[in-house]
Amino acid sequence: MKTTGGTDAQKRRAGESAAAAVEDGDVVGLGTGSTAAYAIRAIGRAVDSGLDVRGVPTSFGARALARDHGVPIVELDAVCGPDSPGIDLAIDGADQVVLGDDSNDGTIDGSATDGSATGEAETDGAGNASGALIKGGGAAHAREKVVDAAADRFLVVVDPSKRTDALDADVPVEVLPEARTTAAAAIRDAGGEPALRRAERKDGPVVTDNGNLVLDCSFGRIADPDQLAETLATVPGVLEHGIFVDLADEIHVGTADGVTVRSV
Ligand SMILES: O=C(CO)[C@H](O)[C@H](O)COP(=O)(O)O
Repeated sequence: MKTTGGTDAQKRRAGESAAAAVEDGDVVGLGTGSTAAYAIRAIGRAVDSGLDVRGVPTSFGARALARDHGVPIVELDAVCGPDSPGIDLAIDGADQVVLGDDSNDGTIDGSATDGSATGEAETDGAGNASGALIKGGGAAHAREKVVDAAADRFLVVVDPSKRTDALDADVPVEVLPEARTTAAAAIRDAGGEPALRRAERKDGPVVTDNGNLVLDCSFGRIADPDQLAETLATVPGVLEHGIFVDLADEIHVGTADGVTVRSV
């Protein structure tokens, strides 16, 4: 169900722009997906050059990539308990992000991605607060939400194809295997059309890192993401859904010739 139409260069610019915000001594949430992967690789290069960071991975894939690129890994428990440092910032991708038009975006050229140019937050006419996201194209949204929400700052990295005025992509919902039928019925009652996510190189369904299944749920245009997020969270057997509201702090959009950064 991936909805990406961006180029690798756009993803790289977005990922590297957010990675440039990482400072010495930081604990960093390491997101999942092809755009966040560019940030992880850039952090790995910075570690090679002497940067002292520790990464909290959001998935099996992010953990493996961080290890391959020399980013020291730390468990969430070790940094988020009492008297622990916490997560300074998380960098993660998205399948859709509400951003409205780009008239308030700060622009950074491709060579100077220091994350310093930021625009103002906006709300579109339909009540969609800027920065609302759909995540979970990689079925990692449950751990992603835990890590991204725990961070002091959450930087979203996307290519322009992810921008929208209103969320309308399928919403991934992770469900306990035993609850797939009852949860699907409750989602239909809430106006959605759920489809069990099928594996591409294995018979049967996608199984998440947590051993659960994913229902990709079509709701059409989502007029009120907060309300739908609350509704989905109350369905028995739902572990987590892919609507992220009031979590993002900055959106880094890699473009053809640079990066735009929006504070939300
Ligand atoms: O939410 C995610 C994984 O669960 C990803 O961040 C999202 O699917 C974007 O991935 P990509 O950068 O490859 O388009």
